Amino acid sequence: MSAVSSGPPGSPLPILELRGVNKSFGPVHVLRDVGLTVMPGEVTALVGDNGAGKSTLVKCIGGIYGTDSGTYLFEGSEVKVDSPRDAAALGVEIVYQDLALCDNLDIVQNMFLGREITRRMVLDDATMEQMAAETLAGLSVRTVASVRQRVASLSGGQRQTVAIAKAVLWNSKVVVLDEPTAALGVAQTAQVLELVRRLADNGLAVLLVSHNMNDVFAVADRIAVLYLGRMTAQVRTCDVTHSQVVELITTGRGASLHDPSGEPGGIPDTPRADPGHPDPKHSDPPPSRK
Ligand SMILES: Nc1ncnc2c1ncn2[C@@H]1O[C@H](COP(=O)(O)OP(=O)(O)OP(=O)(O)O)[C@@H](O)[C@H]1O
Repeated sequence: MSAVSSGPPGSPLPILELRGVNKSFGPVHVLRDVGLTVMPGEVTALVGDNGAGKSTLVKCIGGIYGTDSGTYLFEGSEVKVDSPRDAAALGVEIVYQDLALCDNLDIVQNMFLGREITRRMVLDDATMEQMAAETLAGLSVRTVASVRQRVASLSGGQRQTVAIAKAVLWNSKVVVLDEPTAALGVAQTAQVLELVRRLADNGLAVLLVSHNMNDVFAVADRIAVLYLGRMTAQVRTCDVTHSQVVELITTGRGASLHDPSGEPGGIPDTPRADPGHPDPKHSDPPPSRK
């Protein structure tokens, strides 16, 4: 690992940063020079139309796909993430849309699946139960009656909550949520969004993949827009309107936005936290959300 990035004095350092990432599947060039900055204590929404490359980018972050080129920085140092194990070791956890919870197991068993705690070669159920309960309590989750409840008996929102709690159980620093409200009704969506916000308020970095602009504007501090495999904008939520983001998603251009680069109709990626090129956004006071 080599330290290559640091922000201006006093400014928060991005916890995760990608620079110039390319990824192809055979002749299909899916990600093109993608840059992404994820800050601790913030929700960054990753948006883009179908096929824009969001899932591919998430899988590169999670080590499921290797990148063809580009740099992956974690806490300011360049790292190699070649497997999900590498990502987990850094504290990067991904909660996929299909959740991968086992219906026939209870909440504790699901939260520790594959990472069970043992004591003298025997499962340490009491410790796991306590840790599961403490994690849920730490996230102020009160919707689950008992951690010994089978996951099959949980609602969609409760399942999502368990999957998120499972992700944060392991001292994770970055949690990537892939469409966490896609299958939920109004009340459960509100509960999950509250939990997403709480994660960030507890200091975690959250990358929220979403098609739902209401969700994005409800919880995100920043919005990163992918268009046909390119990161066309990374903006603060308080600096854009709903329709400007829709315009960026559908055309890749933000003609109605102020463009500091002077280029017509586009917004440059968020500048890197580089001593030579301090990011003015990073020295701003904490963003106020809408
Ligand atoms: N394993 C693969 N092999 C070949 N092409 C792929 C593969 N995975 C993704 N692609 C292509 O990469 C592009 C981006 O796909 P990706 O699933 O990352 O987009 P997305 O933004 O997540 O879309 P959606 O919102 O519909 O899930 C698509 O054109 C897709 O067909």
